[in-house]
Amino acid sequence: MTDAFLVLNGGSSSLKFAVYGARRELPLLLRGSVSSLAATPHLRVEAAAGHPGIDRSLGDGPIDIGKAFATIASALADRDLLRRIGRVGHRIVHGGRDFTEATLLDARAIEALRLLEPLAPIHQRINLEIVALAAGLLPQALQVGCFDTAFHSTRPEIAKIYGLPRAMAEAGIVSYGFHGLSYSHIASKLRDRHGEGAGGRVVVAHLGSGASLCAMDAGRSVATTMGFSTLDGLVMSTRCGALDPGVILYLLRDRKLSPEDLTALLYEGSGLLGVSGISGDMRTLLGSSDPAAAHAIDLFVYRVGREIGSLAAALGGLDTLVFTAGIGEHAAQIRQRICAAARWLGVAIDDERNLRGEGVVSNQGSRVDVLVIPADEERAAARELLIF
Ligand SMILES: Nc1ncnc2c1ncn2[C@@H]1O[C@H](COP(=O)(O)OP(=O)(O)O)[C@@H](O)[C@H]1O
Ligand SMILES: CC(=O)OP(=O)(O)O
Ligand SMILES: [Mg+2]
Repeated sequence: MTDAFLVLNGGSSSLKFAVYGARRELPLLLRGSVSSLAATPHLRVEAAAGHPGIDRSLGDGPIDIGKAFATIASALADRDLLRRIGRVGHRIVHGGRDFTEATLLDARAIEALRLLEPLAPIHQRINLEIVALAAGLLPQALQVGCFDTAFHSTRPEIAKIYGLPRAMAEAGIVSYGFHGLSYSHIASKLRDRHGEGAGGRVVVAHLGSGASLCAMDAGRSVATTMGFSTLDGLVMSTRCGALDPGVILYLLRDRKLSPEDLTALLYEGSGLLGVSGISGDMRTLLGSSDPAAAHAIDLFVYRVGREIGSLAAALGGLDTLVFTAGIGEHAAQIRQRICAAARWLGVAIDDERNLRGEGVVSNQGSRVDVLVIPADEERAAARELLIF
C-alpha cells in the first residue's frame, strides 16, 4: 500500500527531496539534499525513524543529475520508503501561460513543458530529466508538476507586461516570475502568524543560488524581480540579473557571440562568479580576502537594496521583510548589509537576533518586521499533491 508523497526539487545548484505521510498534516518522514552539484557535491539526509543522518562529500568534481538522483534513490531504498510512495511532486521551474496549477505529468504535459526549455535553460531540461528518472524508479506513483511560475499568476496585468508591442504580450512574451513554491510556503507561514492579512505589505527576499524578490500584498504576489526568464532582477550565483537589452544586441551583433555562447555567458558565467572571477558560491566569497570577492558581494547587496525599494514602491509601503533560502537564511552579514540599505524604509535589525538568524530579527523600534524563515519549497509542493 502506498501512504507517502515524495517531492523532488531540482535547483540550479542542488537536488533537494522530502518524503511526507500522505495525510492533510503532511508529517515529514525524511528530507535531504545533494548540494553544490557543479563543484563539491555533498549529500545530506536528516536522521529519521531509527536511521542516523548522513552528511558526507560526494567527491571533488561535478556530478550530473542522474548520479544525484541515484544517490537519493539509494537513501530512500535503505529506509524502505520507495514502495510507499504513491505521488511524486516535481518542482518545475517554468509553467508558461498554461500551467498555473499543479498538473499530472502525462506525455502531453511533458511535451508542452519541453517547449519552455529555452526560457529556463539551466532548470527545465533537468527538471524534466528528474521526472523521467522518477517515473522509471517509481512506476506505481503519479508524477505531478508543481510550478514555480504559478504563484505569480495573480499579479495585475500591469506587473506582467513589458514595454513591447501588444502582439508580443499576446504571444506570451511577458513576465512570469519564479521561486513561486518558496513564496507560497512563506505566505502560508505568514498566514499562520498573522491570519489572512498575512503580514500586510511584504517583500520576501529569496536569496539562494538563484535569487529573486517578491512583493506580496495579503499573501498574494503583486510584483517580482524575475520575469520572462530566470535571468532578470538580482545578481545571482552565475546569472547576470537585470541588464540593458542593448548589451545583448551589442554582444550578438558587434562581438559576434553565438546565441549558445551568449546563453552560457548570461546563465552560467556571470553574476557573483563572473564579477569575482573566483566563485558563484556566497560562502566561498565571504571566506575570501580577495578584493574581487568583496566587489561581487558589494554588487549583490547593492542590487538587492535597490530592488527592495522598487518593490516597496509597487506595494505603496513596507510592513514586513522576509529573508529565505541559502544566503537569506545563513549569511547574517549579508542580511545586515541589506537591512542597512533599507533603513530609509524603516528597517532596523537587532544585531544579536540577526546573528541567531531565526524568526524575528528586527529590533523593537523597527517600523518593519524583519523575519528569517527557512525555505521549504518541498512542503509547498507536497500541499499541492493533496488534491490528486
Ligand atoms: N552559511 C552560509 N553563508 C553564506 N552563504 C551560504 C551559507 N549556506 C549556504 N549559502 C549559500 O546559499 C547558496 C545556495 O542556496 P540554495 O537556496 O540552497 O540554492 P539552490 O536552491 O538554488 O540550489 C549558495 O550561494 C551558498 O553559498
Ligand atoms: C528559479 C531559480 O532560479 O531557481 P534556483 O534558485 O533553485 O536555481
Ligand atoms: Mg532553490
